[in-house]
Amino acid sequence: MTQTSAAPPVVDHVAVAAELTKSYGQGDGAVAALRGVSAVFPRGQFTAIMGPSGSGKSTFLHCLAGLDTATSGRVLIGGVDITGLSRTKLTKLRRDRLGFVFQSFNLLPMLTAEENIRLTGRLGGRRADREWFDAIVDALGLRQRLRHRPTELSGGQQQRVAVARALLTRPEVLFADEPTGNLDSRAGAEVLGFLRGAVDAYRQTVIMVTHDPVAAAYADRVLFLADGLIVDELPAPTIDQVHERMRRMEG
Ligand SMILES: Nc1ncnc2c1ncn2[C@@H]1O[C@H](COP(=O)(O)OP(=O)(O)OP(=O)(O)O)[C@@H](O)[C@H]1O
Repeated sequence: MTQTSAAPPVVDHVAVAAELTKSYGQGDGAVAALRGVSAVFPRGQFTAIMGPSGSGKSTFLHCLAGLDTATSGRVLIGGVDITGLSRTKLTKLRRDRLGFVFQSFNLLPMLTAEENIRLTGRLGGRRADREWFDAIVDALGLRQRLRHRPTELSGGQQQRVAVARALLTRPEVLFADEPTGNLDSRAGAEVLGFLRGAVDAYRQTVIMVTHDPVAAAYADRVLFLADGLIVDELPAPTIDQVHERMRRMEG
């Protein structure tokens, strides 16, 4: 029997934000950092979040990643509504299903690069698969650095260790908050090139906050926040297009 009507394509949204609001403080001093943000993040897509300083980028990322709680609205990660989860369940979900890379690397200084990379897997009680570890370490050019401690590594190498640590558990979403903010342009390009490669090769989903149009141009799309709202979206961004949108928003 031939099939006459094609099934509608299934769009797999690994993260969803619905009408998120976030206020800090109360009364006259309250700050509305998010004022009703909705967005969907398809699996295997690299999204950059940009906007002027104070527009709510970090707050949005932190609420999406379960690092901060929204005042109202919902966040779904892999179909799970994380806004209703207990603190313990949220911690477990973050550890098992999400990866994080921050501007400041956040490596433990007493541990070697290899111990830092394996840290999340070990804390989670599972043995990370050796082949995956080797693939990540080689792709990030860290093979010769595994026995070094963070102080013996350059900023770019430290961030690559942080990226390896974040990817070792094969997270459903890798969240990155200004991952190249402390790196020179060459080290930044290496980290961004690797993230791009992970999206292309493994369908890794990446959500990254950045100030840098060069970094944003590695993404599949850019979401622009202004004053706690998404005000624009740019698919297949080029550096010039991102510059232009930012100039318009800031000007
Ligand atoms: N813990 C907090 N307490 C009070 N206000 C906060 C807090 N965190 C953020 N804010 C405020 O919420 C708004 C959004 O901040 P957020 O850090 O999300 O913006 P951002 O776009 O990431 O800024 P930047 O680009 O400067 O890092 C700002 O007005 C900020 O001052």
